[in-house]
Amino acid sequence: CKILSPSLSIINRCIASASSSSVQSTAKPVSSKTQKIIDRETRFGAANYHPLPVVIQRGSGVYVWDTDGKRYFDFLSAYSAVNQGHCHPKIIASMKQQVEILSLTSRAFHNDVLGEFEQYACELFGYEKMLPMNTGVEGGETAIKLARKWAYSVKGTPKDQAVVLFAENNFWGRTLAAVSSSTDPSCYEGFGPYMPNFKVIPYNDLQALEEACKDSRVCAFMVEPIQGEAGVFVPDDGYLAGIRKICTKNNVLWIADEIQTGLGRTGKLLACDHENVRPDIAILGKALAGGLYPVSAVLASDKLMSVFTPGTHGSTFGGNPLGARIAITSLKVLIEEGMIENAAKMGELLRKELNRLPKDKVKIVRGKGLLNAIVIDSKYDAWELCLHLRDFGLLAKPTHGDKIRFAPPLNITKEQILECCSIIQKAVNAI
Ligand SMILES: Cc1ncc(COP(=O)(O)O)c(CNc2cccc(C(=O)O)c2)c1O
Repeated sequence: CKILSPSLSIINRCIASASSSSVQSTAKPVSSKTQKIIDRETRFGAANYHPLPVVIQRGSGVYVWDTDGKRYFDFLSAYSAVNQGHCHPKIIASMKQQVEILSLTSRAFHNDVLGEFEQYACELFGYEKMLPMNTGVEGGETAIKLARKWAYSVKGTPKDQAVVLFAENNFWGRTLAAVSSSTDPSCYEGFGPYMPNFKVIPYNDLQALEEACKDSRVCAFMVEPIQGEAGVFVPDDGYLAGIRKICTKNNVLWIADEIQTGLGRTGKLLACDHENVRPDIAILGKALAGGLYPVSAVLASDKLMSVFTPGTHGSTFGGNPLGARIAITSLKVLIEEGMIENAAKMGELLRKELNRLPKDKVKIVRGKGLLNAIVIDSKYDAWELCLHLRDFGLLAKPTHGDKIRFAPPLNITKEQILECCSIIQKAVNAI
C-alpha cells in the first residue's frame, strides 16, 4: 500500500524547473570540447539522469579534474561511495595486485580472499555473519529476503503474509522492490504493480512505528539512520534507540540501511553508533570498496543468517576475490588514516561556516559528520547555485529541488574545508 500524498519533491521540482527555465542563467557556458562529449552521451545514452554540465576525466583525493584540465573539489563523493577519496593509492595498489592474480571464481568454488573479508568485516562491525553482494540495492533486497524468510521459518508468520515497514521519503535503490516502498512518484510512477506487503510510516516518528508494529504480520522495519536522498534528514536524538526498543519489544527485525550513512560518513563507523544501538541487520555498500568496485554486504547474527541455506540466495559476482581484497583495504584505510574522526571534526567546521551564509538565501543547514545539506529559499534555484559552484571549482548537485548535499571525501583537510566554504559563499552571492 502507498501513502499517495503529493510528495514535497514534486512541488519543489516544479518550482525548481519553472525557476531554472524562466530565469536566464549567469553561469559560464561549457567549452565546445565538453559540449561535444555531452552531446555524444545524449545521442547514444539513455536519458535516465540529468547530470550537471561538467565532464570529469581524473580524480585524486578530494579533487577531480575535467577534460579541460580544470580542478574541482568533489562535494558529492559519488553519493558517499568515495569516502576514502578518489583513487586512494593503497586501495589502487591492492586492486592492481589482486586483479593480476584472480578476479572471479563464482561461489561454486571457494576463493582465498572472501573468508578474510568476511572475518574482518564481522569483527569490525560486531556481527557474526556477513553475506556479500555487489550493489546497495542488492544489499537491501537481500536484507528483506532474510527478514521474510526469518518471519516464516522462525517467527511463525503465515506463508506470504509478512509485512515490511519503510519510512516515508526512503531511498534504497531502483529495483522493483525498492521503488515499491518509495513515496517519491518520480521513483515509482509507471513501474507497477508493486511488491505487496510493503507499508510506509512517517520517518522520525516512534509512535507511528509502535502503532504499525501492532500488526503481528510485521517482520521488519528497514530505515536509514539519516535519510540521504530525501535531503539529509537527521532524525531527533533518541530515534534510533527508540527503534531498537520498539523492534525488540515486538519481535520485529530492525534493518539499518547504512549504505550512504555508514563507513565513517557521519563521523562514526556506522551512523547507529551515535546512539550506541545495534540493528539486527546492517546493510553496507558504496564506499565499502572505496568507490573502486561495487561491493555491498549484509551483516547479521549467526542465528538469523542461518535461515539462508545453500541455493536460497546468491549472486555471480557476490563475494568475488577482487572486490573482497579491495574492500579489506578500503576498510583498513578508513580506520588507519583516521578518516572517521576527521569526518566528525570537519563536519562541525563545515556546518559552522555554512551557518554564516545569508539566511534569506540559505534557509537551513543540516547534517552529521560529512553528510550535510543546505536548503535554499524557493526564490532561488538550486541548479543555478550548483552551476556557479562548478564555475568557482566545487561540484555538488541538488536533490529534490531545493536541497544541495555537501558530502566531500572524509580525508578533506581543514584548509580545504575553509577554501570550499569561501567558494560556496561566492556562489551564494552570485545567485
Ligand atoms: C541509503 C541508500 N541505500 C541504497 C542505495 C542503493 O545503492 P546502489 O545505487 O548501489 O544500488 C542508495 C543509493 N544512493 C544513490 C544516491 C543517489 C543516486 C543514486 C543513483 O541511483 O544514481 C543512488 C542509498 O543512498
